[in-house]
Amino acid sequence: MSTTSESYLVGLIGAGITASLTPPMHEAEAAHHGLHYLYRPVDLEAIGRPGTDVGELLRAGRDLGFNAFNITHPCKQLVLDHLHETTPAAAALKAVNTVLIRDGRFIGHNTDQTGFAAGLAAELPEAPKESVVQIGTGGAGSAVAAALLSQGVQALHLFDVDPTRAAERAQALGQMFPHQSVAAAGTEELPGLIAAADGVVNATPVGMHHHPGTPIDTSLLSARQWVADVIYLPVDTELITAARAAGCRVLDGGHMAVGQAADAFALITGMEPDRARMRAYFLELLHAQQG
Ligand SMILES: NC(=O)c1ccc[n+]([C@@H]2O[C@H](COP(=O)([O-])OP(=O)(O)OC[C@H]3O[C@@H](n4cnc5c(N)ncnc54)[C@H](O)[C@@H]3O)[C@@H](O)[C@H]2O)c1
Ligand SMILES: O=C(O)[C@]1(O)C[C@@H](O)[C@@H](O)[C@H](O)C1
Repeated sequence: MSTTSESYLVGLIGAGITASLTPPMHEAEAAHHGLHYLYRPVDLEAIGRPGTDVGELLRAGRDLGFNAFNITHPCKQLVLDHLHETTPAAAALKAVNTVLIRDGRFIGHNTDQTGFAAGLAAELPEAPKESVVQIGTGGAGSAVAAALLSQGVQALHLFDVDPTRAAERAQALGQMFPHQSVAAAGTEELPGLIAAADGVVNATPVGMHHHPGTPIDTSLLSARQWVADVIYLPVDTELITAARAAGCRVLDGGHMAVGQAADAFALITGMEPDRARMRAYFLELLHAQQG
């Protein structure tokens, strides 16, 4: 038997997440720290609940002794109405993926943003950041854009097939980071911006196993640039492979996946995880999942 101060009970609330690699990543890291730690997916599809039930599920989890939840699609915005406290960064992004339960109160964080930022800082520490082009400004893209600006990108150009979304994101991020430049890019100017950029980031689903291809013309890339992707199914997307072939430094999407998990683990336990060990285990899990 253990009490809430001696063990950890954590969940992931979202739709279609039964096969998520985040629960095993947390549990394996916790085992290395000698912690009693259980992490369960709470799959809305499997239990037939809508995303709007996220508050009810959080309160039930609190009453049953959970220490924390990760929150994912479609609840990252819906959960905001149920929190007692939200970090300024998550509040500005209007998206929460980690809820700590402390003294019965719900405290919201966004480790998608900090996780991508941590990966960028660790893997591409010297990467120039005067000008970056990011493709895709949806859920992941919002967190990634904020991470890029928090890491010192001076001019961020956002492109999306939905130009209204890119323009709204650019305006919101411009308010969050008033000393840097954030602008939506049009289709015609995109090739020139990509060729001139220090870094190019993909935050669209283009490149996933079921959505092959690249979101940009990769012949525009040159060896002086760095390229990041958020996709990790597969880890080596066509974009990452082409960028490597062009001599670019790369940051694959596995770094964001591990970064968000590592930052959530640190918040939940107060212990610093071994990020290299988590990444190695994540890659092992991915390979096993893909047969
Ligand atoms: N590594 C991680 O931890 C992590 C976390 C979350 C999501 N993801 C990945 O990020 C990707 C995006 O997920 P999301 O939740 O942001 O999706 P989303 O649907 O919220 O956003 C995707 C955005 O990309 C835009 N888009 C699609 N195709 C485009 C194209 N060819 N050119 C320009 N814009 C295009 C869409 O209009 C949309 O705005 C997915 O592949 C997902 O698996 C990775
Ligand atoms: O790995 C997943 O399934 C996640 O749902 C991915 C991403 O949405 C994170 O923010 C969640 O914490 C975990």
